[in-house]
Amino acid sequence: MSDEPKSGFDPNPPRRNFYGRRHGKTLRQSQKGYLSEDLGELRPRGITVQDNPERNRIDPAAIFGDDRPLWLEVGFGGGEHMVHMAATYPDIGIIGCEPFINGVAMLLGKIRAAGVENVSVHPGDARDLMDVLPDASIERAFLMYPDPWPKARHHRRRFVTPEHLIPLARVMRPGGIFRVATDIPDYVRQTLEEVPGAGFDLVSETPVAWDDWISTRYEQKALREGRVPHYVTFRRQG
Ligand SMILES: C[S@@+](CC[C@H](N)C(=O)[O-])C[C@H]1O[C@@H](n2cnc3c(N)ncnc32)[C@H](O)[C@@H]1O
Repeated sequence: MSDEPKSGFDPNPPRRNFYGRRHGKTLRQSQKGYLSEDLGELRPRGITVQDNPERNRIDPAAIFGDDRPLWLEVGFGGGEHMVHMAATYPDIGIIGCEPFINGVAMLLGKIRAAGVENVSVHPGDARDLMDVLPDASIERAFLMYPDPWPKARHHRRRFVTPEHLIPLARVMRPGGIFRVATDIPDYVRQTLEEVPGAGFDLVSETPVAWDDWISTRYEQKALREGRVPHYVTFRRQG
């Protein structure tokens, strides 16, 4: 495993069964610039399969160069929540995963604009990142407006399934907090059914947002279309 970050964006990341989008509309020139210039610096070291084909566990302290608490955001979309959290809590480090490269480009622009330095990016599937994180290395995790997969036959693609939740429980520290926001009642149902089975206790499920919440692009869309947000908080057992 190399301990040097790779520069540039890998256009052909290794594939697991990922059903979402990896590319959207054409990137603007400035977004391409962020990807090639910024991503190598922001990516956690040694997390790609190219760098780490055996999926050896990485040293979390190497990500930000110290032993600060690490938070994880799965599917950060355009990155507004992640940059907001990084700016609100400058003493933590937050790692975001997002396979949708246009979202990664949006995030990099926001990081530049906000000047935050405590963000790291895995431009891919959360499962690949969790594979290489050591046990109990993450203090907080965020799943904000995950892909809803509304058809019943696609519910097994949702993030709140054992395929994702068991690795998440492994990498989370006992007592760590896992937040889920969604506007889909059936997603709330599945979250309340599945997450406790992976080793989390329910703390709260409410339509009232967390005190440090910033509304995301998907939440704004949901509100415009008349759907009601649900904010669900769990605590990792142990
Ligand atoms: C509905 S969007 C929400 C984006 C953002 N959190 C928001 O609230 O605006 C869900 C995002 O999760 C990402 N995603 C889906 N599966 C993922 C996975 N396995 N790992 C990381 N991100 C994932 C998708 O690419 C998509 O950008």
